[in-house]
Amino acid sequence: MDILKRLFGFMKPYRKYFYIAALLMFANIGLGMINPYLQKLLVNKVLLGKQKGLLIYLLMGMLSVSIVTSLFGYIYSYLVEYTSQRTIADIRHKMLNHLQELSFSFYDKARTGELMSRLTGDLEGVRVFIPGGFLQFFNSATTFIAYLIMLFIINWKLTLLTLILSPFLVTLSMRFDKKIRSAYDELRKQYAVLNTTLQENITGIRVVKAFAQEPKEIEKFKKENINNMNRGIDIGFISGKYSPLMWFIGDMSFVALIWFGGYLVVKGQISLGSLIQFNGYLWAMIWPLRALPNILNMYEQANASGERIFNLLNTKPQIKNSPNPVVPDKIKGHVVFENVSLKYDGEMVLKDINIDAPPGKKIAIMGATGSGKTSIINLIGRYYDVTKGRILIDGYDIRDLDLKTLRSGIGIVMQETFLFSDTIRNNIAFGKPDASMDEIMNAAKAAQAHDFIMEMPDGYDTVVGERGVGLSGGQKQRIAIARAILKNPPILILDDATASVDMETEAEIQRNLEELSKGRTTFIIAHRISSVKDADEIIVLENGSIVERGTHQELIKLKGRYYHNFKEQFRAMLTDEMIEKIVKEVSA
Ligand SMILES: Nc1ncnc2c1ncn2[C@@H]1O[C@H](COP(=O)(O)OP(=O)(O)OP(=O)(O)O)[C@@H](O)[C@H]1O
Repeated sequence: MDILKRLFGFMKPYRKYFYIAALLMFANIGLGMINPYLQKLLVNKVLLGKQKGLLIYLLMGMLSVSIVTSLFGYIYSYLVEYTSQRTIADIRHKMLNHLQELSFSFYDKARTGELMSRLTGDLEGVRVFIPGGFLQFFNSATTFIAYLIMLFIINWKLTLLTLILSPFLVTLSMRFDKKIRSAYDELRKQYAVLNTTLQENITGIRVVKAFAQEPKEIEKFKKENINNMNRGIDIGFISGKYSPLMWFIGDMSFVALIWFGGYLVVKGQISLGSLIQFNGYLWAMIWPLRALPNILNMYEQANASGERIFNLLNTKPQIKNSPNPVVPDKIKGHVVFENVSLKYDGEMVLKDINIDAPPGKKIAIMGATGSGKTSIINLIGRYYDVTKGRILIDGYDIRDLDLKTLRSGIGIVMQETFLFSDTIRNNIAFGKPDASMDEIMNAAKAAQAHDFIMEMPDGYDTVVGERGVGLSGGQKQRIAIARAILKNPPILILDDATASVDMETEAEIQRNLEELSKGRTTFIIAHRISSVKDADEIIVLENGSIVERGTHQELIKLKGRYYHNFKEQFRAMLTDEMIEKIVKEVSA
């Protein structure tokens, strides 16, 4: 009930349409009583009483009732659909807004397919009930009660007899409800699994093909598809078992009606016209009982789907804006790490990190895979919050800074480049949608992307496929660099940003970045010595701790891990003597 209440909360702005629809619905219940009454008059007065003159009036009356009922029905359907579509659009909007707010840690664990099924299947489950199924329930209940009263008025004995089986109908409905509820829950769960399998298969199709694992993937999908099919069949089976039984009980009422009703007419206790009227009302009254399982289905679906939707909406973002955030006029970019530690799922991945990076300083971070490089830079934009210590920007603890201001001061090129299926121009201008074409081109030039973009069929208007398919890894990276540069941020972060570009292009980008990083705080994660050697400070990480730090010269002199790395990288080109000579020169 609580879930329904919350779902109806979303319908509030469209309440008036809902009320009009409800009014029309009740009006149609009332109108529905007229025609059986007119049929009674037709039989009693025209057919048996030979009052032929009445015929035309009765027919006109029936026709008018039918026209008005149809018109009301049309408006009712329109209003119900309008209300439900608007309500669902609002919920969908809220869900997407919420998804935008959720932190990286949520997406670390979330499964895309499952999230997609929240925004599609579950919303559909809610749509059919809000308010359509809900009104249908009241329609059925009111119709049942109103027509029952009418039946009692016509003949109470006939009513009792024809409805003698209805308690069975209700018991059956309740049993059906219990079974179908869990069956629907299973189906929804399985649908989410199927969605995830499908989504992972499509996203990972290149890996699948590269490893020739298509049969395994087909088998995996087949298994989930069959599971899904079986859950659907379960529902069909349950409905198939109960529905005919319910129909049978309904039909028995008519057998009773013909038998006892006929007897009463022959005995002269009721008129033939009244029997016809009774029959009309009984038909109208039985359908709500028969429709009950379907309405219960809709209710169960909406309830289960609503629960999952609210579970998502109730997930709290781990990173939240401070209640009274500091909004500085401008971020200058002085980044300070003070004894920072970070834990992911109970495991300490950064330990006691101290960094001082004033504007204009270039900090390079090196270290083996998994040593914590990305984790360090993820903390600067508060994608995760520190477990211990603090990070200051321009003297403010970043947890006190307005999140939007903080992030707008950071230009980041992530390890995995993501491009949207949009034009190259819009991909570059992603962080600054109002950028002029000149600005976009200058950023692309600085990122060494301009030339290859111009060679593409539509230049900057070329639409790149999903995730930038159609571009090489290096081209994608250069577009991502241009995107970060265009933002003109005081803090620039490059996470392995030049890993996929060749040495020559990298050197070119480096030269441009040299120019660009003037006055900016730059963090650069790289594996190549050539990318980091000019940094003001190189930090070498090992298992989450800083084990060496200094300039290129200082670290070469130290002859520690950095030196070792340097030797490894140049071994193919330089002899040991040449390396020793460089060390001597550096140390001199
Ligand atoms: N979202 C996460 N949840 C849990 N553990 C994580 C998460 N991200 C990283 N880790 C773990 O934290 C450690 C540091 O990871 P991080 O990505 O910072 O390393 P890295 O030095 O950037 O590695 P690489 O060079 O491979 O990118 C690793 O042990 C990794 O498994």
